[in-house]
Amino acid sequence: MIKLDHLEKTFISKKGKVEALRDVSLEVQKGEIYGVIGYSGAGKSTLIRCVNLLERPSKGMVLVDGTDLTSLSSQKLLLARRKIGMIFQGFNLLKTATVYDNIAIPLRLTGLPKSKIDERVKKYLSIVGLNDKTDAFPAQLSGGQKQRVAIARALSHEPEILLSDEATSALDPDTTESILDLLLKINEELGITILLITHEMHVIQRVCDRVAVMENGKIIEQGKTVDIFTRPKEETTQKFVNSLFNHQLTDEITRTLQDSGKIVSFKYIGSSSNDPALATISKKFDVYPNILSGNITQLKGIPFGSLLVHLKGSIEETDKSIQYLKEQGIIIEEVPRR
Ligand SMILES: Nc1ncnc2c1ncn2[C@@H]1O[C@H](COP(=O)(O)OP(=O)(O)OP(=O)(O)O)[C@@H](O)[C@H]1O
Repeated sequence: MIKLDHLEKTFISKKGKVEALRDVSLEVQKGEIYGVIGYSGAGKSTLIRCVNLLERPSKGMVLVDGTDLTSLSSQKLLLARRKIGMIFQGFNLLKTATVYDNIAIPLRLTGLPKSKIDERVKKYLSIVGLNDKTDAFPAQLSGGQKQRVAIARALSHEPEILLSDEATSALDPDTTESILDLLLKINEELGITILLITHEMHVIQRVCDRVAVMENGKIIEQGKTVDIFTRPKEETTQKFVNSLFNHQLTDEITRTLQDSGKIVSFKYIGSSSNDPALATISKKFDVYPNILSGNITQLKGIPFGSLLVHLKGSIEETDKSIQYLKEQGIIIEEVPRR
């Protein structure tokens, strides 16, 4: 549905050249929620703004439904953009217009008849749960309600794709949850494909089917959310995944424990548990597993857990037990010595 093909974007400013996108390729399938995560400055905003050509790439193609948007005339681009809605961190509402008009004004510009506009405004305000706020002004709304109006405005053009530029970053945790639930509903019930950017792993974990991790203008890792979460390869991805779990061991405790064995982290998905595995290795090898901490969260509704375990024993025995667990298909990672 969306294909970014070898995108490059270089900004030339007074301070010099910035390569915001370096050979970025990704594909978003119809009907999925695709997330791009990265730290500040990684290039996420530039990437998402290239999808509707708010930013023109310096090189590469932006294909939406097989059409390269970079090759379209401005008239055709205008039409192609109608398929693509967008929401922003700062909501971008007209302060002097009511909720109704915030949605109706852009529709009037498309030449839609008044009765149709009225129908659409009411329909999409109802979908976002705000039909009692039609006459309110943005200043009278909470952040979450403002984002709902922005979502209704984007949906009122009946797009096939919704781009979300850090849509929950300015919201408190509870409101973030409710907006993420709304994105899931829009995706499931209206079949809208969603591409979102975020710096919060929690957002990816809650709603995304697939994810790309960005660093320094490049995609360093991409795949199904479940694969990236359970077997992150790159250091930055590992940091993002670990940010979901609050395994806090001081360096001193870590060193003390590592003097008498190894510390490993287990990841598990679904209803499986690692308890039998720990019992097995304590029988099979001369090691004594001791659970230091455990955390469980959800990956798009599926339980996803992590356990931090001290394997007390000699280097040889702990190595053998780790190898054995890997052979059993258990996702296990050794915490490096500190
Ligand atoms: N218009 C611009 N002119 C010059 N440099 C820019 C411009 N827009 C972005 N950049 C630079 O491109 C790089 C990527 O910026 P971008 O905003 O895409 O990153 P980001 O991952 O979205 O970060 P953030 O979350 O902080 O917005 C940064 O180094 C930024 O300073």
